Amino acid sequence: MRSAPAQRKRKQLSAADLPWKRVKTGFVSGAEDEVAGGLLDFEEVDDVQVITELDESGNKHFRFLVAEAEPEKETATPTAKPSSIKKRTKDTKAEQIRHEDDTASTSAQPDDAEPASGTADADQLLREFDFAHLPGYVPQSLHPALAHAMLELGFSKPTPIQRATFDIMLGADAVLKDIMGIAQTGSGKTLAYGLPILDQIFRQNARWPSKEQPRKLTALILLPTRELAMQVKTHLATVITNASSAGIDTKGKGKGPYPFANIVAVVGGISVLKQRRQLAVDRGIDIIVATPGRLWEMIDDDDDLARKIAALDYLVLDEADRMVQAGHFVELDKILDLTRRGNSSSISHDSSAPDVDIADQDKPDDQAFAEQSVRPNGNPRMRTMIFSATLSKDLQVNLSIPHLRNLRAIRKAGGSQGAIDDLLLKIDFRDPDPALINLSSMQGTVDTLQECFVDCMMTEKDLYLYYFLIRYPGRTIVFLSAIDGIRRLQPIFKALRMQVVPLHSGMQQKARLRSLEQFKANKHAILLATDVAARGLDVPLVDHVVHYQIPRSADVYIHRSGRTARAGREGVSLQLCSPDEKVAQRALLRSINKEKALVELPIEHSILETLRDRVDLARKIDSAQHKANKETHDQDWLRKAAKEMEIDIDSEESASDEPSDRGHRGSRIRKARGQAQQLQAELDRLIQQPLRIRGVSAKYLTSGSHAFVDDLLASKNHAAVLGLSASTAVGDVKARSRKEKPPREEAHHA
Ligand SMILES: Nc1ncnc2c1ncn2[C@@H]1O[C@H](COP(=O)(O)OP(=O)(O)OP(=O)(O)O)[C@@H](O)[C@H]1O
Repeated sequence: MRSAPAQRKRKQLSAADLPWKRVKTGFVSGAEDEVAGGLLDFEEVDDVQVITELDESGNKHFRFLVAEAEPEKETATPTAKPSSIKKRTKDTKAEQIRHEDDTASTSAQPDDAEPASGTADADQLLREFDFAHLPGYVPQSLHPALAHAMLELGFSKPTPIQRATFDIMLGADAVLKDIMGIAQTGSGKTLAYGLPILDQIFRQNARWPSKEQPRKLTALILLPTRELAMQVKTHLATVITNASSAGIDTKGKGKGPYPFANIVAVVGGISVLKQRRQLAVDRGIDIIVATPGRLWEMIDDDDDLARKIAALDYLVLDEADRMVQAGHFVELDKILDLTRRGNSSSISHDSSAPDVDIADQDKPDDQAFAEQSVRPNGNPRMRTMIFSATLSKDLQVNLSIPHLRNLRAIRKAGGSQGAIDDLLLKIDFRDPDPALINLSSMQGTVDTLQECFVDCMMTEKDLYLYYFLIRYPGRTIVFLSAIDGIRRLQPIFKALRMQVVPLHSGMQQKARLRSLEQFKANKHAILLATDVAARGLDVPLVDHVVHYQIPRSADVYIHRSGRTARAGREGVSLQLCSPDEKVAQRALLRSINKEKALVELPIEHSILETLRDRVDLARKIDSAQHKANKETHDQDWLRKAAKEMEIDIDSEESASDEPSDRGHRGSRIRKARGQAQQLQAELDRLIQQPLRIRGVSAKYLTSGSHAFVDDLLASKNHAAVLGLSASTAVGDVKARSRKEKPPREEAHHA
């Protein structure tokens, strides 16, 4: 039991004035030490009474009471909670916490952390958690430590997909249900499946994991890309950290006495050895978040891991449709095989199991599959959850068991199905009637997204992209269909002094994570990305998404556009459309019922020529640099080849590359570099000249017809373009939309 601290006189201080002490974090699970880059620090403070008060409008206010030196005999206020509070020194807002990267790890505690004692007090406090703070949750349905975490993160209401999932999966009445959830991008699907899993882990484990009481692998969450897997791991880790630090800290080590969960990401790009170590920790792992390729690599020569996967309680396929497309199917298939039930003899008749007839719905077929399986002996009580923003119609329709039977019959008869059908057949739903939660709109994208386009020639896309980025500064993702496009655009926009960072599958994992960090850290950053970033990436406050090419399918368009306008915020999606893409664009818009919904982005044409000069110069710089790089590369190649062949290229005998040639090459390199530098200086001069719209003179601010002086005085002027007001892309597209499509009444009156 935790001994009650002697009562001492306390004084009230603001949160900022508390005696915070820096905490050294030790990472043990996941790949956080590879990706943290020292971006986060923790501070903690001891022996502070936190008094929570509600004002008349129901808002919470906190008072912090710190002990003074002299002990006193006064009794404590009954509502006060002595606690250890953690804060982040560089990211204080809950908003930022919820979007934080892997540095917010489950394992911010030392590996050898002892379970804290004093759980009686702690349980008492948690039992008293007031669910009035969490409207939308069924009281007591969520483990109180998780309820506390939701409050800490500012997620006081579940989103619609969360509420629908929780209704089925959380609480005393929860039944064994398999779920397929479809909801718009940014609608909180991660916690929709994540909280029920954490709830079970927290309830089944009263203490911190230890060697003596290692954890059972409860859940496997599969995702199509490394970034997504890391992001989901981080998201859940943030919840775990907040939950397990709820309440009392008895030893000042920053750990609470509440249950804890170990979560590990298993993804490519991180050393296999290291991941093996992480998975082999004595205290066990509760959740694995993985991409199928790497996970299978690990399972393939680790029977123990294979057995754990077979015994899972939860299997989650996030972005399942994408996983099938992304060529992960072979590995996914093998992993799913492990989770399938064997024949009926392996099904346990656990009397505590929910009363659902899970066995033998399709016994003959199951047995047929069992014969093909690697080691089919899956947990008969496993629940499967499939989530996406865009599940194909086929997948939705075919989920019911009769349809699955039908599919199997077709398959037996030698009929061929698509990859999604194959995936469905491979999933051994324990539930005869999986729940379908479909909250997707007919149009796929969210209401807070403003969609627009620019019609331009293929060769003008750089110019219009530059225009958009100058006109509407903000965090922007530009999607390109191929890596080559990114490699071409990046140096051009760098020369234009824009803050561009690349993200594509041709990059090393560390470089990918670094790019994401840079993008997150800078509110004017521009991410040039392929579709590796299209799905699920939850970067806070992305203002705009630009489709440099028209996406090839509605799914791609919806997922790419869904990187902005997340969690109820507004955002803009812009399509750059060349004449030969018009047909594809029409087909795309037809498929999402938006043929007439997109408006043209308003353009201030009078600055285009100046911008064109800049873009042309940037292209010239790029080609001069390219030339210099090529010559350097040729020279290096020659040296390397000569070295390998043990030829001295500087000796007289080496006639293959005459000294005069070498001299010429050197001077060509110097010339090209000099030219690039000269052009860059010229471009820098151009960039420094203010942009002005037609009719505005820099000398005579009051000239012209624009009332921009008023704007200037009211600080409403655009920061880089004289004569333009600092409107947002969202505002301008909305205004254009209102103009083009007046509401019915107004149109009628007109
Ligand atoms: N109950 C909630 N209240 C407020 N914000 C929430 C809530 N639940 C989750 N969020 C936040 O909403 C954002 C989007 O969540 P998430 O990434 O889970 O969306 P998603 O539906 O999986 O999106 P996508 O389909 O694009 O992958 C995250 O930043 C998350 O922290």
